[in-house]
Amino acid sequence: MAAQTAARLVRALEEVLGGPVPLRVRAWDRSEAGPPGGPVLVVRHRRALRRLLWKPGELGLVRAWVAGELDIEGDLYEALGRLAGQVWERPAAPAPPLPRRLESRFGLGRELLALAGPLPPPPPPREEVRGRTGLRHTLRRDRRAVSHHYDVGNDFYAQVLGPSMVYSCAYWDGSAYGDAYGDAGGRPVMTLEEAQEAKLDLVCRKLALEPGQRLLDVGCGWGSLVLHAAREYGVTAVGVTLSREQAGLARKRVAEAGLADRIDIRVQDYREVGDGPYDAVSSIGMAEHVGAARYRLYADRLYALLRPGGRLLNHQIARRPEPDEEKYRMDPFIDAYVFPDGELSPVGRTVTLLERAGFEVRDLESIREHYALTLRRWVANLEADLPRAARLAGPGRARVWRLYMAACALAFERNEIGVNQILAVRTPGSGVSGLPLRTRDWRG
Ligand SMILES: C[S@@+](CC[C@H](N)C(=O)[O-])C[C@H]1O[C@@H](n2cnc3c(N)ncnc32)[C@H](O)[C@@H]1O
Repeated sequence: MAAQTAARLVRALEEVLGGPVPLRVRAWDRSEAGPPGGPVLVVRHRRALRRLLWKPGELGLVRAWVAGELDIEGDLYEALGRLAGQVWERPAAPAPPLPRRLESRFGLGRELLALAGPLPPPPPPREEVRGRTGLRHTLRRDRRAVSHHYDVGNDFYAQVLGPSMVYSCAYWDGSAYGDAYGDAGGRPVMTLEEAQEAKLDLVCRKLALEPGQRLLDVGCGWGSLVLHAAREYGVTAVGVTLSREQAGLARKRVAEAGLADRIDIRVQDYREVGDGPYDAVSSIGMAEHVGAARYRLYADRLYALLRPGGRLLNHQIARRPEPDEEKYRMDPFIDAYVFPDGELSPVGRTVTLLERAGFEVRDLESIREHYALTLRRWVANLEADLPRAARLAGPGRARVWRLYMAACALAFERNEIGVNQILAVRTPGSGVSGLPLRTRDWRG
């Protein structure tokens, strides 16, 4: 009888997912079926099946994962890699509103319904962002969307990001690449903190910061870049974030560093900054929140905030171009649970809009592999003490963050998404950009 549950479960999942289940499956009664070896998909509760019936495909799986009804035992990356071929890369299954209609119209879910038993349909877990209709990227709505992601507890982020408190792609040394998780054959392996410091310094070098200059960091997070720039390059800096929790900790770090007279941290939207001109503007991991429809406005604002000859360093995740060029929204899981209203554009579009705003785009560095390495470190930090992360941010959120960061690591590794640093200048009418003839000034 027990063996039958898992075998029926595999059949049922195949019915709804529309293909073979690429993992071994363990049912709630501990029976197992499916391909042996490798990671195991653990179905802890039959309620997971109801979730799949209501939302076939990715979102249904994720809802069950968030609720703790689904789990992976073994290598999460391998499991996600195998599932990607089966679930994520297939067009979404049709999702009529009621399971009964699903069954009669498409003949799907019969086995799943029988296995799920007479349970009421489960509500989506609390962590999902719901009820978001209306105009995207208004000041108010962006504030709420940012708060959903960033105001979840500084201690939680400290566990994930480590002491550097930088929440964007780090910059790894070649010796760490491919060997980043173990002993690199006797060579020193960079720590996450070193790689983050290398990134902060790279940004400062690209901006050619000098003592006494004014730097604006839009989306300053917990203040790590403005701290580095003020300490190492002697600038005066303004950092703006929409997250109150970030601003609170950033101000504390600034005070502890004795830099309160040179760094101003504000809870302010980039659209509300009105005290230009600045010598340099950095935007690191922030433009993903701007929205495709507002990107032109974003580029115009940053241009207007710079003095002639001032530089912008825009560090941003990009998606690959698609036939439907208007498809900017992130995948449904990320949109519903992680970055509400986050949007990704192809890098070519970003460059075009920066140019339209008047910028001269001078350098573009793709650092895709660096983000995969960074994300794997964050996942490892989270996994090092999952119970603590669950206590700090709530179990659902800890599970969401683990899944999203692991899935993004794979997406960067597979070249499904990229990340680029774009250096642009507000070149004056004279044409004197102030850039060096060669890029070795910052390449090192
Ligand atoms: C992924 S974090 C990156 C933080 C930081 N630059 C770093 O690298 O650690 C994105 C940041 O953008 C900020 N942000 C998002 N939308 C914003 C907006 N409209 N105006 C100002 N800041 C915004 C968030 O508050 C957050 O600080």
